[in-house]
Amino acid sequence: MNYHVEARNIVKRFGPTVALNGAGIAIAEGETHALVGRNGAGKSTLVSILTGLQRPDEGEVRFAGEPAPALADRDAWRQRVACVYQKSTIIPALTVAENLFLNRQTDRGMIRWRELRARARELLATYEVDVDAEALAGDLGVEQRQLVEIARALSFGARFIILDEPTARLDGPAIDRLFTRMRALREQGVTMMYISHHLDEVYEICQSVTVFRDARHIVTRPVAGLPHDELVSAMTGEATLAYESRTRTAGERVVLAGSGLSLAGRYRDIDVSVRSGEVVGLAGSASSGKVGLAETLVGLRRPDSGTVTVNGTAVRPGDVPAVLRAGLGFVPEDRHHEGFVPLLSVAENATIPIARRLGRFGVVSPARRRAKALQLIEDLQIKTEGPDQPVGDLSGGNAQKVVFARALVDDPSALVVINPTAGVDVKAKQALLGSVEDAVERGAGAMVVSDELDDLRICDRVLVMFHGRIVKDVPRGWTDHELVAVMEGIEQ
Ligand SMILES: Nc1ncnc2c1ncn2[C@@H]1O[C@H](COP(=O)(O)OP(=O)(O)OP(=O)(O)O)[C@@H](O)[C@H]1O
Repeated sequence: MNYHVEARNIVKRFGPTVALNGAGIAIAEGETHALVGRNGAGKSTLVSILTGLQRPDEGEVRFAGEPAPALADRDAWRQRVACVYQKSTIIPALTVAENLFLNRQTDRGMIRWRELRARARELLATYEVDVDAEALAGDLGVEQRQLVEIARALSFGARFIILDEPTARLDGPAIDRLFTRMRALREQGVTMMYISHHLDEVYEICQSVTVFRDARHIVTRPVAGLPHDELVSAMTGEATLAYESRTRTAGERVVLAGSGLSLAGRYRDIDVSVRSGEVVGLAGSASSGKVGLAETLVGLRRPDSGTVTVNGTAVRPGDVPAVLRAGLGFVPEDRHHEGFVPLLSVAENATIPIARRLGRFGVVSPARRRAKALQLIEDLQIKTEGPDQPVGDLSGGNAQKVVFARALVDDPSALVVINPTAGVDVKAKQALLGSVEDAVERGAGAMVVSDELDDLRICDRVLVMFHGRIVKDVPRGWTDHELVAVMEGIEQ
C-alpha cells in the first residue's frame, strides 16, 4: 500500500518521560484518519514530529514514500504538511492578508501592499472563505480563524493537513460547517489527520482510526464496523461504562446569584440563582451570551448593571479576588490565558487559592502544598511526573485537569465551570464530572456552562440562552433534540 504519510517506530523522550515509545501511524492518500487516545498518550508529540517541529530520538517520517526534509528546511515542511492547532498561530494584531502571506510578502525587500491584499482576496475566494482580507485577525471568531489557517496551509501547496482538536471551541452549527468543508477537501484529494476526544466525530468524518495508549500504537482500523466499546477499550485498556449521573435534592440556601445583570452586546436583564446541592446548566449557541454571563458571575467581566452575590456576600462586580474570597471556584473558558501559569508546578498551580489558608502569614508550607496536590493528582487522574513538574510540560488535557483541581481545592461553596471537559479524554471526563457532583454532595452549588450535551446531563436543570436572554429553564429528563431545538431558537 502507498501511504501518503508514514511515521515508523518513533521514540521521543522528554527527560524521564517517554512520550512516544516505538509508536507510528500510516495514512493512506486522500483519507481522513483519526488519531485518538487518552490525555498524555502522545498525540501532540506525534503532531510536532509530523510537522517537523521536533526531531524524534528514533524512527523515521516519510511523505509520499520520500524521507522527510531536514528540520531546518521550513519551506519544504510547509509544502508537505500543515496543522490547524486548537490554539491559534494567527497573529491578532495583523490583518488577515498579512497573516496569509506572513514571511513571504516581500518582493526583493519591498512589500507591495496592494498586490498582497489582492492575492489574499484571491486566495480566500479560491478556498471559499468568506472573510474580509483587511479585517484584523484578532477580530475573527474561532471558526473564521480556523478557515483562514486552512486556506493558508493549502496555499503553501500542502496536501496533508492535521486538525488538532478543531471542534473544541466550536458550537454545533460551526462544527457542521467545518465537516462540510473537510468533506469537500477530501473530495479534492487532501489527506487529513484528525485528533479529537469526541468519538462520535471520528465516526462521522473519518475513514480510519489509530489508537495510542501510554506512548504506544495499539491498533489501526477502518472506522466502519468498529464498535464504539471496542474503540473506548483500546484507548483505556479496559471496559468503560457510560457515566451515570446522580440524582439529589437541592437545598434552600442560594450560593450564587445574579440579579438584573446586563452587558451591552452580550446579555440583558438576567436573573439567575444556584442553590446549595444543585447543579444548574447554562447552554446556548456561541452568540447566546452564556460565556459572557458566566464570566460576569466569576468576576472576569464587569456588567453594565446588576449585582452578583456569592454565598450571601454581595461582591464587587468585575473583581475576581473578591469573588474567590467569598467562596467561589471556577474553571475559565480559556485555560491558556486565565487557567494556569505554565512555568509554575502542578502543586503551585493547583493550590493558588489556598495559598492564604495552608500556612500562616501567607506562607504555604511546601509539605502541605505537596500533600494536597498529590491528593488532587490522584482524584483527577492527572498524568504527571509529580507535583513539581511545570504545568507547561503537561499534555493539554492534563493541564485542564490542573485548572479543575485549582477550582476545587478550597472546597468552594459555589462552582462555575466553563466548558470543563474541553480537550479531556472519555474517562477523565467522567472523573471531572464526578468531582463536580462530589462537590455538590458536600453542599456546594454548581453552574456548568457548556457546549457539550454530555456535560449538561449531570444538571438538575438547564437554563438555555438565546440572543442574550434566558429563554427557558429545562428540567432534567430532556432529549438531545429538545435541548438543541431550544438552543437554536427553533422551539421555546
Ligand atoms: N516539553 C515537554 N516536556 C516534558 N514532558 C512533555 C513535554 N511535551 C510532552 N510531554 C509529556 O509527554 C507525554 C505525551 O504528551 P502529549 O502532549 O503528546 O499527549 P496527548 O496525547 O497530546 O494528550 P492530550 O489529549 O491531553 O492533548 C505527556 O506525559 C507529557 O507530559
